[in-house]
Amino acid sequence: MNICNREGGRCAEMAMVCLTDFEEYAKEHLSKATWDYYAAGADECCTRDDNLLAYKRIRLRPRILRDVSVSDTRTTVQGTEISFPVGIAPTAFHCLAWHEGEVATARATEALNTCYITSTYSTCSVEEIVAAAPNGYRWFQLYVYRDRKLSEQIVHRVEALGYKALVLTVDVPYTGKRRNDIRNQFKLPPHLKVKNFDGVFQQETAGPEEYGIPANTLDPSISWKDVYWLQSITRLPIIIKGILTKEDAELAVEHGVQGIIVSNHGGRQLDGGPASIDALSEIVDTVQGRIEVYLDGGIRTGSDVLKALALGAKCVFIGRPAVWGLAYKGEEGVREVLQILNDEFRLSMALSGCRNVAEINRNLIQFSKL
Ligand SMILES: Cc1cc2nc3c(=O)[nH]c(=O)nc-3n(C[C@H](O)[C@H](O)[C@H](O)COP(=O)(O)O)c2cc1C
Ligand SMILES: CCCCCCC(=O)C(=O)O
Repeated sequence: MNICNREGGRCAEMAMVCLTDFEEYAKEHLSKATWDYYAAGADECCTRDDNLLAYKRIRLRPRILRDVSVSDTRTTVQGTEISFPVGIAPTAFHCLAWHEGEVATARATEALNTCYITSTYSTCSVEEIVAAAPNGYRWFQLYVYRDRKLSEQIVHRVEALGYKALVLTVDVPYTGKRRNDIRNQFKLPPHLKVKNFDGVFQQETAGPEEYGIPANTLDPSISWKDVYWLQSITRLPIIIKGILTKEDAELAVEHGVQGIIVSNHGGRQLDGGPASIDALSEIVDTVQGRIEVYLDGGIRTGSDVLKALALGAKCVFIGRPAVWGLAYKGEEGVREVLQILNDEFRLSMALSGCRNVAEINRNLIQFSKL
């Protein structure tokens, strides 16, 4: 029954059962340009789409009769307890989806007691985010700017505000080619700003722009020596986001960082790279527990979370589903998205015989015989 009296559409009164319900709602209610920006993958979107398909290729080996009357989804990241192993990946421009933007996201993650990685390209400032959810557990996602002082200033700001780690994104020397964004000439509308650099970016707008913000501000010459530079200006743990190979995982460990996020940026950068879940095992095998390994890309169900943990991720992060939640009902929508994933994860754990996250391991995965 369509209780909203709409022809085949999804509206705010309908029960949201799974994350794709939120996707459908967001697609119907956001402007085309905003939807296209959030949904975008690079070029032919092969990697974006494979991020989801790859989970469907993985089969589980459930164990039975293990008394799963109580299941505990808690875990730790960087020594801090969170209620379940799903956090929010950094995504830009939350005010496009909901008027309160990142403030709503921060409140939702505080309420659910999980980790929120705030994007450099937030449309609320880090000060507004912390004021809105003072007890939230947060990491800050950093890009390295040609003008290192810009990066340095934001690092010192987030450190003073109580952010607990820096997530250095390393897969954007240049922005990937997202065809619909080009067709739509997508740009941040004038009433929204990259608030963390309010005033600073405005002075630079004489030159070319990308998404309505000055182009060429990110430094494509960034290299491993910049990890040492970052370590020299902060005491926060550093987590590198965007690693997809064992070689780079080994270099990350050798450079003394505290974590890795296996990620292909939601398939928005290099098209033709591996699905992040397919890249996970070689990285976990190389790292051998020396630092924590996380993953993002294509997580849409609780069993996706279970598979990623079974293959060695300590925690996973969701990108697009969080903005779909925002588009649905702001803070409440993001809470619902997280709660659904938590419930599905708990159920998948129990149905595969795991009572807590420590019991999730590679024996749960069925490796096909070649
Ligand atoms: C709309 C959008 C904006 C993004 N903005 C950022 C960003 O500002 N910084 C960053 O490191 N990654 C960014 N990402 C990549 C996400 O952090 C993450 O890697 C990806 O979304 C995970 O895939 P999923 O959307 O399938 O969960 C963005 C992704 C999307 C979809
Ligand atoms: C000028 C670079 C804008 C990047 C915007 C955020 C991002 O990473 C994305 O994938 O979109």
